Amino acid sequence: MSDTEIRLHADETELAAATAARLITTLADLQADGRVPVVALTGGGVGTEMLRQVAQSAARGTVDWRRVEIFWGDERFVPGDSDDRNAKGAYEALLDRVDVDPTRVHEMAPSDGDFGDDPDAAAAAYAEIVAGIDAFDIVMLGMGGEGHVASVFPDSPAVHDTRSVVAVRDCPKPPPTRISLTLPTIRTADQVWMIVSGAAKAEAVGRAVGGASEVDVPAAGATGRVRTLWLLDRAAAAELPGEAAS
Ligand SMILES: O=C1O[C@H](COP(=O)(O)O)[C@@H](O)[C@H](O)[C@H]1O
Repeated sequence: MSDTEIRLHADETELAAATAARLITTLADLQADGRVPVVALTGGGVGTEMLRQVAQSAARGTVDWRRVEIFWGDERFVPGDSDDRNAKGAYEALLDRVDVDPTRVHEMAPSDGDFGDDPDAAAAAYAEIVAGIDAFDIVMLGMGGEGHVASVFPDSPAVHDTRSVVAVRDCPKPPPTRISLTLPTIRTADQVWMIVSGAAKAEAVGRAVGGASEVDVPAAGATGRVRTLWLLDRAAAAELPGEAAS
């Protein structure tokens, strides 16, 4: 497990812009090494704003978007055209604006898709796709105010699940049915980027970085093999434990 690194930014706008620049640079560097980067996107406010900033960046052309494998950390199990879909937000923010290879964009199934209203079958199908990759280069994650990452909520069945991808029911945050990578899968990534803004997240950030159990604060268990980066704005960083805040 990697050490936790923290990068502070003044506010959400700066956090999104800096993370967009970091993503572009990291993807371009991996491609320069002859790799096809494998990345998992996050939904959520700042995660989607970050994708918007990638689309607006003058440097976006340094990435060959046709040579990027794109996954999601979690998805809401709702109809494909629902505004609740993380993928819909990602398409609007970035994927409709760059030249991606549709065969390399791996959406989790919607509730009106190939698996009908069966989230377990949709999760199992996604697990097969994930099994076909060597490793995620980057898993990007947002975090809820209670410490959830992807759709792994505190003290929920998913936080104890060792399968790679699971259906999640009865989520405390709507919509209630979702599909999610599990923590063991997230931990196979080379890099995990926790992208978090706002005062409402400060307590959970402090607990996660301070060593809470992943059952209580799932974000505490979201670590990368090579790098675990907490990308924060000042408000979200307000309750970091002493040594991490410096
Ligand atoms: O439900 C979800 O919430 C988190 C965090 O979202 P935010 O809007 O509070 O930043 C997100 O990371 C996750 O992908 C999403 O499904």
